Amino acid sequence: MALILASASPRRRDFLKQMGISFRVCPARGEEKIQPGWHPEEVASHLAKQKAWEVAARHPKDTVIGADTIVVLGSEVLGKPKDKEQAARMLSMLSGKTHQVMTGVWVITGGKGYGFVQKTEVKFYHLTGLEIKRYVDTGEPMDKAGAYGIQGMGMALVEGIKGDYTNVVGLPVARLLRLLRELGQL
Ligand SMILES: Cc1cn([C@H]2C[C@H](O)[C@@H](COP(=O)(O)OP(=O)(O)OP(=O)(O)O)O2)c(=O)[nH]c1=O
Repeated sequence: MALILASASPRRRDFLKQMGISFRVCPARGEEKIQPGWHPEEVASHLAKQKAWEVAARHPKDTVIGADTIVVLGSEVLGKPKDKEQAARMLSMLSGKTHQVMTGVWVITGGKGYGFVQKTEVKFYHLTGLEIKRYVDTGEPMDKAGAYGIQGMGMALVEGIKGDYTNVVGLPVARLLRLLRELGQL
């Protein structure tokens, strides 16, 4: 019986390592699917669930953790940008406003799934066009929901946050650990 992180995200891996947890990494391979009309919370939860079940099907005896992070502005869901233009567009949408970062977490153990969605509010400073261009040119936004990384140079865009910081980076560590403990997996 092992703990498996069903994610290719180096940030999620680093957080679990920092907590001294022994685990293996086995990223989900499939393309995640979203249904039109889903509420943002459902998007985060369903995507985490899809990743976790995909890996759990290959490792039925293990405990599998899946996660998915989205940025939500009003009712709009921002995932990872496809190119630099889309990254710049996302950042100009977020400029001067408060958005929510939602991470869905799904844990599968003994053939059953347990999950939650953690939300953190993030307020951005007003960004100039030049600031956005320079940031996009660093390449940092490309593999991140909402086109920024609060843990990297993106920290300079953020005026403040309300809630769990680790949730913004992609894994709400404290709540996940509590769930794993409740399930007797830690
Ligand atoms: C908002 C924000 C997101 N992110 C990252 C966290 C996630 O890795 C990524 C969102 O993409 P996800 O689809 O949640 O995860 P992933 O594609 O990196 O990994 P996998 O699907 O294999 O689990 O955005 C940051 O690193 N910093 C931030 O400030």
